[in-house]
Amino acid sequence: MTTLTAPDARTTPTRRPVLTVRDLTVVYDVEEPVTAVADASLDLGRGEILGLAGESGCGKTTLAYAINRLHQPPARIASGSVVFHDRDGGDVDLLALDDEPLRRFRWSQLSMVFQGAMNSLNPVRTIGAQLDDTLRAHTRMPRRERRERSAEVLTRVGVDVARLRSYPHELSGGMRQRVMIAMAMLLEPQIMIMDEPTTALDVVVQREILREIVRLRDELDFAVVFITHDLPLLLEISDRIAVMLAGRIVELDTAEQLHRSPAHPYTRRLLGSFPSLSGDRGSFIRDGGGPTAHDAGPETGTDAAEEDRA
Ligand SMILES: Nc1ncnc2c1ncn2[C@@H]1O[C@H](COP(=O)(O)OP(=O)(O)OP(=O)(O)O)[C@@H](O)[C@H]1O
Repeated sequence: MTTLTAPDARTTPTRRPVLTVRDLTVVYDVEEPVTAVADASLDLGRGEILGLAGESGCGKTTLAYAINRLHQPPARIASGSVVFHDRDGGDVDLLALDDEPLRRFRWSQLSMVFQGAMNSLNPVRTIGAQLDDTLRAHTRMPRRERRERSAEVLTRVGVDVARLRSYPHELSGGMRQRVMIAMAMLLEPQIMIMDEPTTALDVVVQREILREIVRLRDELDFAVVFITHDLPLLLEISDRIAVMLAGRIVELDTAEQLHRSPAHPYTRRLLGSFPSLSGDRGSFIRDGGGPTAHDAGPETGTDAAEEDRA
């Protein structure tokens, strides 16, 4: 677990960043242009979980898409820069990448779990075939290695390898979402952007999956941008949190500091709108919620706990 207590840890990550976003502005070129993201700047530390909070329509999704250049017209990046800092030492200017290198970059270095992603699995192909498609498209792994890798990521997210032969409709919502997370992890990216990855799931399944994301991050050291309007949840899992209001990042601080003494009036309002935050900051996910913590672990050969309830 990362503890961020140094004063300078508030606005900058404690480790060398893996991603730097500077003054990013994204405009929807419609009749009355909408500036959905205005001058957004942030550094994402290697292995850090950065929460992105804010009410619906504040620009979270637009920012996430623009970082990965997945935005579509009428959205347009009007200004700013997005630079990826490879673990090998090189820097990649993402806004300058041509289509082919950009395609290779996505998934392999930066992957996304979209809002409602679990519904985007192909209904007529097995989970194994879909994992294999991604590996075939991005690597030269021989067939046996691809099969091993697919089995490995599935196990990591707590889904039984037997599910490689299942079709999406044979899986519970929680399992399908785990499969999407496995897909995002498949090529060992250095960054994963997760946009409301668990919102559609019931609270218990949601907590189990979140706990798993934190555990996987601890094990594999990828960085996460975690987007949700659910601030209590972010306080539990994030190292730092950026709060967005009307396209701007109005506050960026450690989760502890943001909870203890929020600087921006909007952050205070946001915190105040969740009665559950009047008590101590939750520790359910990081600490595993006490004696039942092991419940969420991916036990070899068994699906995660939720399958039993599905
Ligand atoms: N295609 C579009 N054309 C015009 N404006 C758009 C378009 N898509 C989004 N917007 C506007 O951009 C702003 C930011 O939207 P965005 O979806 O990024 O917010 P969000 O914080 O992710 O919201 P949510 O939590 O509901 O997904 C909003 O004002 C929205 O109305």
